[in-house]
Amino acid sequence: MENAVFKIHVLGIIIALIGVTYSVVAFTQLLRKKRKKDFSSKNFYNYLLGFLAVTPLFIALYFLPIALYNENFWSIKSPNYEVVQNSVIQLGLIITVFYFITRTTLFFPHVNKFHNIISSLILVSFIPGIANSFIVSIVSQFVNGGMDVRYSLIFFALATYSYVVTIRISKRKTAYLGAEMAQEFNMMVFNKVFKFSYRKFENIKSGRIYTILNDDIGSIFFFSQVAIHIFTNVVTATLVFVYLFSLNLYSTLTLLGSIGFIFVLYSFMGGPLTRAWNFSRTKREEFTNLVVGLINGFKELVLHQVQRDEYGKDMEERSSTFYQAQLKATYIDVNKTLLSEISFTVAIGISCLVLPFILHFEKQLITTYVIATLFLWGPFSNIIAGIPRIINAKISWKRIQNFLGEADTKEELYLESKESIRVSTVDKLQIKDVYYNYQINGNVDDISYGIGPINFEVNQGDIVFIIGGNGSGKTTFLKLLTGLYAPDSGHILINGKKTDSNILGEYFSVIFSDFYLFKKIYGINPERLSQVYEWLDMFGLSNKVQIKDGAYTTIDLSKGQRKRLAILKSYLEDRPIYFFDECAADLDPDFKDFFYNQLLKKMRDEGKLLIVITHDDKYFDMANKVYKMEMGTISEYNYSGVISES
Ligand SMILES: Nc1ncnc2c1ncn2[C@@H]1O[C@H](COP(=O)(O)OP(=O)(O)OP(=O)(O)O)[C@@H](O)[C@H]1O
Repeated sequence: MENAVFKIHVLGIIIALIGVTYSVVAFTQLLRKKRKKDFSSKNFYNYLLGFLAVTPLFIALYFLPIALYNENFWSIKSPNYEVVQNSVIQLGLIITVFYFITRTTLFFPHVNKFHNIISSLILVSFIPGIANSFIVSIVSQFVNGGMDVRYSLIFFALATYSYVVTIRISKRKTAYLGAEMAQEFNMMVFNKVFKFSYRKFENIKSGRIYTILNDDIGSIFFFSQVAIHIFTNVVTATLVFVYLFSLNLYSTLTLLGSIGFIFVLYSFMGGPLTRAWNFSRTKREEFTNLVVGLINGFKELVLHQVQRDEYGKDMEERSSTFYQAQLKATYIDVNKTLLSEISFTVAIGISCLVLPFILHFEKQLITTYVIATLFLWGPFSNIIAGIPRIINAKISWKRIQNFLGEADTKEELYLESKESIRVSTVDKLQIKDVYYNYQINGNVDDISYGIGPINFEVNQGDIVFIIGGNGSGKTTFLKLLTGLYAPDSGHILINGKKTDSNILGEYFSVIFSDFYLFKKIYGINPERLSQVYEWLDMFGLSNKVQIKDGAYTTIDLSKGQRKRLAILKSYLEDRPIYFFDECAADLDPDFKDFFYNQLLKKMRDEGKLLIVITHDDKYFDMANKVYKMEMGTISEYNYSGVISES
């Protein structure tokens, strides 16, 4: 009985210490305003409901001494019994206080939602492990005739109930945590991508972004689902070991040593596995790049058998390389699992058969030992099965962090402007001595192409046309002017003030030659929305497209119709400077005429600055100036044939 009292006291002290530490930490956080108050009825409900999860513990505390000592345990008045009775009551009180104190933090949630979920998850997740190990000891006690069948059944039912209730809570919490984390990562990736400089974005293969969003974030979400399983099993295994130690020191040490040995072997094999999975993820990126090509270039590919065959061959090759890499990783994983299974069987054999034989254990002890170690098999193989998931999640985590960290240098960030800029008028746009070079791999010696020096000026109410041959630098100029590229040297001035590239875009409404039409209409001036139907009519689209809930009813239109919609959208954006890149190219003659003779003139009269890349020499007359780009330089172009250098 003394031994039991000692164990109860140790348990009580451990629970009290955890409770006190938790309370002190929580109270300090409250003082530091890291926790807020939330006395909502939902919290009161959860507060009381949670008690259902610990109720079996009190019932077990009541019945356990009855089962172990005497049917009349609680009514026996003897000093020996009273000391145990008091210890059990004290333990019950400690558990009650522990529960109420730790649960009270429900009304003072941490400002960081992850903190709340993780801390409550850790507390709850201990219970399934405890319940599991309790089941082991009940079964072995019963098998050895140490416990009455009635009490064995009561404890079995209580432990199973606790297990089911708490594992359900843990799994729901973990699922919630996984979903929140995946959502958080998604947003982090999107936010970082939006901060990339356009140049950086151009250099990132789309396959990489897809793989990060689908595979890596997916694998973190998936890992969170198995994490709880691993944690519960670690708790179960630890408690079963404590139980085994109480049975026999040497045998348990042998078992523990063998498991330690397996983990050392495992960690040696972890390196090749990590490399194999990393490699397979890179191959997956390459394959995804081809899938992106298939989606974007489908019409080109599908046209000719030879193209389909060649592309199909490439896809087959990449797909096969990816799955071969995946297979290699799986083979290493199979070896690892096999190794652990064999080692575990051998370890069980040694500690359950060989050592008891040498040390002459009693048969009863061997039976208990075998039951307990066999029970360990489940948690152990669950932990082993979970390790690859941990490695996978670790790789994904690193890849996501690498991706997020990549844009962390000041030059590469597409900085967010502090306030949303909506300038209605710009008097003058100037470009002074601007140079820009495309650099391959960031190596200045590898300059592939550069433009500059560029000197250029547009005033309010001007219409400026830019012409130039293929590859002369018109689009590069457009990207510099609108801030997509930052100049290597020189300045861009708005109303005479030097303006940073990262906010230049706010002044512009641009239609790129390879524009993308979004179905939802983003970022338009709400004041102009009232005119939209009138404009749809004017653009000859009112019988095709409507606007519903801030989106076009359809964008499945002809190229010219989509271009018209893009022009309309750009007009509705109502920015002070407009840049149209070969915008009229797909328009029919009537609408082209409307575009140049009515729309551009109307915008000019509204005080806009208009820059148009065009080859429609028929309309050159209406421009205040025509510029020509040649070999990366720009000069005013006299379309009667005379060129004056800028
Ligand atoms: N992303 C890029 N990376 C490296 N070099 C580029 C890149 N884009 C363009 N260039 C280089 O810049 C030159 C000018 O290209 P740009 O797209 O500005 O020409 P453009 O006048 O718009 O031609 P086009 O009328 O054919 O569209 C090209 O010849 C090419 O060598």
